[in-house]
Order: sequence, then structure tokens, then C-alpha cells
Amino acid sequence: MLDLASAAVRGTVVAANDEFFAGKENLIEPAAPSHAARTFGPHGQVYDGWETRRRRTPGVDWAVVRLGVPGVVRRVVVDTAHFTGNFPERCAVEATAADGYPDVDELTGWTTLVPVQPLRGNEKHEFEVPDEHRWTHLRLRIFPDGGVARLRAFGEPLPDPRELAGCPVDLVGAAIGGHVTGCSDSFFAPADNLLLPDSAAVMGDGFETRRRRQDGNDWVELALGVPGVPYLAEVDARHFLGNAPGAVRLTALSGDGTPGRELLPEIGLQPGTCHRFRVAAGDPVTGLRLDLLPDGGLARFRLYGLPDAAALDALALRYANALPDPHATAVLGAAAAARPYETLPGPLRAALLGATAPR
Ligand SMILES: NC(=O)NC(NC(N)=O)C(=O)[O-]
Repeated sequence: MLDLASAAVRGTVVAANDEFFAGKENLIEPAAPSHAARTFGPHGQVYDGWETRRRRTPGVDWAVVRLGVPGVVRRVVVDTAHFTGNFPERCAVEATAADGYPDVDELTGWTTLVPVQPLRGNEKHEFEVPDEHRWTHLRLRIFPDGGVARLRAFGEPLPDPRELAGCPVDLVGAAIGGHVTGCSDSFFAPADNLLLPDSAAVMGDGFETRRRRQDGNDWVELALGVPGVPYLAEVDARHFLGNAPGAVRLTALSGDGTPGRELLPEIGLQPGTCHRFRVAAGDPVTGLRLDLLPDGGLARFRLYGLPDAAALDALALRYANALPDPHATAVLGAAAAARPYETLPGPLRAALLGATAPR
């Protein structure tokens, strides 16, 4: 599952009531928390996390995260790594949803995802979330104060169909639910990195197999976030200079993983280069296999195309049913009261999908 809050998918910590000892942005750093003892700055011991001052008045401390990828949150992780004499006694996690880019004080309708739970020092706490709504923001509350190294929100992306209808998009991007379904080897770095939204800063931000010493070739199988007709593949081998694949090949896969039409015949790569290749025209694709010939690493892989109309229709139905109140009323108006929808009413389909809506 994708960490919807991570800075790696453009999550941000939009506000915290206090961050005297350590900055709120650390909460969503993708890297595991680190610690060096006896490192003192002007505010005290340096921590890789978010840490508030010792509270001398009643109340609790809080931080609000804007999810990089809105979606259904399945598991929250509150990690107090390296916080020992200064971890919070308890925490709770709430969520809300809103369109656009509201200020923190414009956010309302907070719903509890994780009720108040006890915390221990220097420990990863995992909380399952039995909730099916689509959220855009999380609020971590700590009782009464202290430090938390990381907040993770693992879940399923649920993109806004209004952002996809009629637009060419990266059909396999993690931000719209693209994900890895299989991989021959990921010894040095995971294949999931291929689908992250921003460019890789260094080789380690990409995907890399070990040196292959037997016949055959390495490969990755990918499920598209939204099925569609691809027209351009971007194969980004930047940072891979002595270890780029010699060539790649792209094949469409059916739902059960059977190979289908060839999207891109075997084609040579240049080390350290971002390549763009036209993809053979044809039917919509739901998954694909990327062959690395014979092995190596890539920074990113993108597949630009137009989402399929029927897939968008299904997405719009799922989206409309997953909107929490009061966001549902803001998006769907009075029709929100009629949920759950079996099929999307015509006017709502038009509002969510515009002129590209089927029928
Ligand atoms: N040694 C500490 O960590 N002290 C304090 N925290 C920092 N960061 O210095 C505190 O009071 O929680």
C-alpha cells in the first residue's frame, strides 16, 4: 500500500500548533528516522521528527497533514523512534476532506480514524482503520505534548475524476493508483519507486536489480491506476550510468496477467538518459510488463495516455460514494442524500466527467 501522506508523493504538513524542538515536516519524510546522540542545536537535542515544547497549560498539541494522494486510509503508523524521555503519552488521528487548497482553519468535519491510544517510546505503533471514505487531510493529536518521528497513512489512492476526464495523464502513476504487481528482482531498490511523481534525486531513489548472472532478463509488471489508451512511454534512466538496461520492451497484460499486444518492441537505451517512445496505438490497456534487457535500473517509468471512458465512469461512481460529509454535499449538492448510488445519476456524471462522460 502507498503511504498517501509521504513527501515522496507530495504530502505536506500544513500546520502544527508548536514545533519548538523539531520541525513538523520531518513527520512525512520517506526515509526511516535517524538519530545521533549528543547533537545539540540552539533549541536543544536535535531529533528527526516533530517535537513540541513541554506544555505548561492545559490542552493538546496537533499537526495537520495534507495527503499528497487523497484516498482511503487503511493503516496509520505513529512512529516514536528515538523519542524516549519525551514521547507523548497518547495520540489520536482524525481526517477530513475538502476541495482545493484550504487554510488549516477552513478545515471542518474532522472524523476520528484512530481513537485515543496509548503510546510507548521508541516504537512503531500500527493502527488499522476500518473506514471506506476518501480523505484529503489528517490531523495527528498528541496528549499532552512530546515528539513523534513519523506519521504514515497507508491506503488506496482514489483520484478525483474531475482531474482526469478528457486529460492525457500518466496512467500508471502512483498518484492515481498505478502499482507494481510483480517484479523479478529488486535487490538494490524497490520497483514502486518507478511510479513516484517527482524526478529521482539520486540513483537510490529509483529501481535497481542485482547483476544478472543467469539467462533471461529482469522485468516489472504494473497495474494502471486507471485503464486507458497509452500513446507515450517515458523510460527515465537518469542516474543509471554504468547500470542502465541495454534495452527495454513493453507488453500489455490482461487482467489475469496473460501477455497481450506489444506496446513497444525491444529498443535500446542510452545510459543516464530520459527516453520518450511513442507506443503502438490500439485498445485500452489495464496492465503491462516492462522488460529490462538483461537487467539494471531505472529512475522512473511513465505511461501517458487518455483514461478509458468506461473506467472513468466506474471511478466517478466509486468517488461519489466514498465522499465523506460535508465534502459530499459540497461536491454533489442535494444529490448527496441519495447515496450509495448503484449507477451515477446523469447530471452528476456530467458534473464529475464533463463532456467526455459516456452517454
Ligand atoms: N534531552 C531532550 O531531549 N530534551 C528535550 N528535547 C530536546 N529536543 O532537547 C525535552 O525536554 O524533551
